[in-house]
Amino acid sequence: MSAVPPLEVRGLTVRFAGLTALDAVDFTVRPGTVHAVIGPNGAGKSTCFNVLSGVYRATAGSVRFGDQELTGMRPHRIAELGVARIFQNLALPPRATVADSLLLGRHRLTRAGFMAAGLRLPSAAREERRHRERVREIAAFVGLERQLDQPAGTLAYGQQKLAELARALCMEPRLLLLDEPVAGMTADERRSTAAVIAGVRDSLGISIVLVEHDMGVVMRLADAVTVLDFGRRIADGAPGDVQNDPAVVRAYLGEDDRTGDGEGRP
Ligand SMILES: Nc1ncnc2c1ncn2[C@@H]1O[C@H](COP(=O)(O)OP(=O)(O)OP(=O)(O)O)[C@@H](O)[C@H]1O
Repeated sequence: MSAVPPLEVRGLTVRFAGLTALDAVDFTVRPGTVHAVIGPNGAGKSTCFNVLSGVYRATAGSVRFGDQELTGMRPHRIAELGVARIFQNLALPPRATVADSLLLGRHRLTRAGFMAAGLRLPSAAREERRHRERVREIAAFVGLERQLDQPAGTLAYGQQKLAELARALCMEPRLLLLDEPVAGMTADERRSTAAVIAGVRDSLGISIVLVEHDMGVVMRLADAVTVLDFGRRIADGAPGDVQNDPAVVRAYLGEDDRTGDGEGRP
């Protein structure tokens, strides 16, 4: 697939029955960078994520990936353009082996298709071998080569999340959408997952949109950060600048009143 184009979000607005979840939001994800979208609870992060992957319709505005307009496209069309998404909750079939789940991730790229494979045509066998090799490479890249033959459900939580990342990489995406990839992980798992995500950017050149509450991970990993609050963009820039922006500090301090736990404070 062709080079990674920028993702350009312009004037993105989403309204739900009187509530404006996103209000004319702009940002650009530069090719091969990690772009974090952060903000206090209810800021509109998940809504933004769901529009980018085609789950929600935008009320107004545009999302362009190169020369393609994504708003209005169905999720599978967006996936076909090389936009892979990882869900917040575990989504791998627990009884299938990691290898089989990753192979399914390559379905979009399979020419022979399952019919030819079912008929045991030699071309299909060759193609399957090629895909299995690539699956092994990707598993090694995320550090799961030794777990390939295990049922996904038997892996530790952090490894299951890595297997999902690997499955998304099996689509050979150009843009990866990660929804809270380190939520629920131990400190060790967070560190190693962040390292794998950095590796995806650095070695594969894939652009990454990261919605994440863990500010340590955001600050270490992101090349650029867009901060939302009540659906509006209140800051956008390099992590260090955004962290010290008075509007951002105010928004996160206000979160103490909203949730009482101050989760996600930078
Ligand atoms: N499907 C929906 N229908 C109605 N309102 C919604 C829907 N999805 C989100 N909202 C509302 O839109 C606003 C933004 O929510 P969103 O989930 O995008 O925020 P968030 O930043 O992801 O929050 P959190 O960090 O708590 O996950 C909230 O007020 C939420 O209640």
